[in-house]
Amino acid sequence: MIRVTVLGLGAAGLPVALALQAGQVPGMMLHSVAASTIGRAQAKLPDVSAHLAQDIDAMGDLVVECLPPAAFAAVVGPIVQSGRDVLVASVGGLLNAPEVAAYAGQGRIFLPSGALGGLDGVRAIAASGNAQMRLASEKPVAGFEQSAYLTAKGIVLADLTTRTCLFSGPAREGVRLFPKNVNVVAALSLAGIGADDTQLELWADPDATTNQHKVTAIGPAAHFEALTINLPDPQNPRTSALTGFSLIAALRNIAAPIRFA
Ligand SMILES: NC(=O)C1=CN([C@@H]2O[C@H](COP(=O)(O)OP(=O)(O)OC[C@H]3O[C@@H](n4cnc5c(N)ncnc54)[C@H](O)[C@@H]3O)[C@@H](O)[C@H]2O)C=CC1
Ligand SMILES: O=C([O-])CC(=O)C(=O)O
Repeated sequence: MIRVTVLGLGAAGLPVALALQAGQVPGMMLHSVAASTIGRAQAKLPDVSAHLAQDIDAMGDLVVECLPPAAFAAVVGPIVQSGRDVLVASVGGLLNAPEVAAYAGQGRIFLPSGALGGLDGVRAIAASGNAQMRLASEKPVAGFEQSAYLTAKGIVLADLTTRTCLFSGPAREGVRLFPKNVNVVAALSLAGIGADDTQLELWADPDATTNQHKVTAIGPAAHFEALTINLPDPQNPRTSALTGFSLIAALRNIAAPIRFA
């Protein structure tokens, strides 16, 4: 049995821990969890060993990272360095903190598709060479936070009455400016043609009720568009409910003798 630790018990992490606890991932078991405090972890999952996200010795063989993006680099780097494998929800962290990626090889870093469909085709089109890729993402206004960048652009989220483009440009810049919103474009970039060549458009819509992500991938062998229409997580509208399920699917794939690659 692979012993799994889940870090962060919010919209993405809690369903993963519950699925592991319920035996829904063959070959894996829930070893331990970490929330912002031990007490909060125990309140959510009373029967599971709880520790802090810094306590590497208490962790199992494989760690599922579901932390706020700001916690990513300090926590994940040392875990990978310890030789443990990590399945990462905060995929943008790999772009914003490249030193973490440099540890890969000591432990492995697994990336989920998260709130996005179509990465299988993206990888194939990227392999065919000469590809162009872009993502258009749209969320309800409540899915974003006011930031210095938006204020400097004259955008006040609380005042928006029409669908508004918050950002248009290279994925790398979008991930830096919106770390809580576009892990999906980080995943698209890493699966495809890289964060400097992948383009991002980010929209806020006061009338939207879903998080929508449209991938457009164009290559010499194929063109495709993949539209994912996600329901937001009821507790955390920034995050699509699909994210946790994608992590569960990724764990099943990692544990399986026959796996997608
Ligand atoms: N790959 C993808 O497609 C997606 C990735 N994400 C990313 O996944 C990550 C997790 O997202 P959510 O679950 O929605 O966030 P969340 O905010 O719902 O949950 C994070 C949890 O971590 C806890 N936490 C904070 N500091 C901690 C610490 N030091 N140690 C342990 N726990 C701590 C918080 O109390 C909270 O419960 C975020 O980085 C988010 O941006 C979100 C949506 C899609
Ligand atoms: O959950 C979503 O729809 C996308 C998201 O927040 C992210 O990629 O960070």
